[in-house]
Amino acid sequence: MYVFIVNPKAGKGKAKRIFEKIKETDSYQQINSEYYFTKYPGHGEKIAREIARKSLPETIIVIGGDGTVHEVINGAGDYKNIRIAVIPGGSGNDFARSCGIKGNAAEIFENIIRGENSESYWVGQYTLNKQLKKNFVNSIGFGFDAQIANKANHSFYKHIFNFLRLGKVTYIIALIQVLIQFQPMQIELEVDGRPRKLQNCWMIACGNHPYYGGGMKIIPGAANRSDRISLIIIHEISKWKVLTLFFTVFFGKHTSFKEVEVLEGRKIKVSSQHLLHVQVDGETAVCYQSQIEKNPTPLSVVRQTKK
Ligand SMILES: Nc1ncnc2c1ncn2[C@@H]1O[C@H](COP(=O)(O)OP(=O)(O)OP(=O)(O)O)[C@@H](O)[C@H]1O
Repeated sequence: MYVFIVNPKAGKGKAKRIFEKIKETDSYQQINSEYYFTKYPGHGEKIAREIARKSLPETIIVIGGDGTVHEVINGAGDYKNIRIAVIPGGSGNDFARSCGIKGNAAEIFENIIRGENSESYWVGQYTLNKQLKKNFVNSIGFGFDAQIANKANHSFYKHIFNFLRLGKVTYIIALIQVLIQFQPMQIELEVDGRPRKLQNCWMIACGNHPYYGGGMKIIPGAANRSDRISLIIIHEISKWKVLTLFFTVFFGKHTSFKEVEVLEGRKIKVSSQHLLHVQVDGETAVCYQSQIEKNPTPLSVVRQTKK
């Protein structure tokens, strides 16, 4: 049984258009399936949880962007009877990219229903201020990157650049706006029980895979298939150097800066006396502390096979 969860708003309607095309294929007519359109933010999680609670094994095919994948995995990710498949239909699609899913949507769909290639992925789990554990599919970041995401998400120009397929420009403008007023802060970081006090910290970002903001490789060593979380720390750096550093992120060269540390761990704690901006898969919030680890239940994700 295949269940489609489609976000009609993702990618300015692209996900919906992809699904309409898939519905016209012979393969779609031959499979046993049902579909749902998400009607509001958070609906994807609710639908996925309801499907996962049924006892039958199912494949949930998400058509949308990272926000929709985030919701579906939070609804269904802890259930072993569920396989997740993704057809990228959003503006970022970093999770799909990390799974090697690319190309024509109809071909990706054919690949899913041929279905011989599922792999176990371990997504990250996090708590904010000791609240309920949730999953993240891409990354969780504290400080500078979270403030940039917050600025970009609430900007009027995001819609314009997304429409022009220039989504990265949104982040460049937001970066410059945040850079002007940003103050580095003291953050306490604990990686597998080893505590550190970072005095002039700009950001800490933990990832399941390298990609960020639609394809930037910010955490180069991170891997979905690993049971460890990769993280980068940026600290003790001048504003001018941050600007240079962030332009090198597009080419994955930022890790050669001495102010950038790349670490790995199983249990990560981040805390601060000051309110910390945090981004989880691009959505932003604030917190004083957070704990991060990999979800012990692996997620079965359909991978794309090359012809
Ligand atoms: N019917 C709906 N109306 C408005 N928002 C919705 C609807 N259904 C889902 N959403 C929300 O849309 C958000 C963005 O979706 P998604 O990330 O899949 O697409 P996107 O085009 O990549 O988005 P973004 O431009 O934010 O990166 C999701 O987080 C979800 O909560």
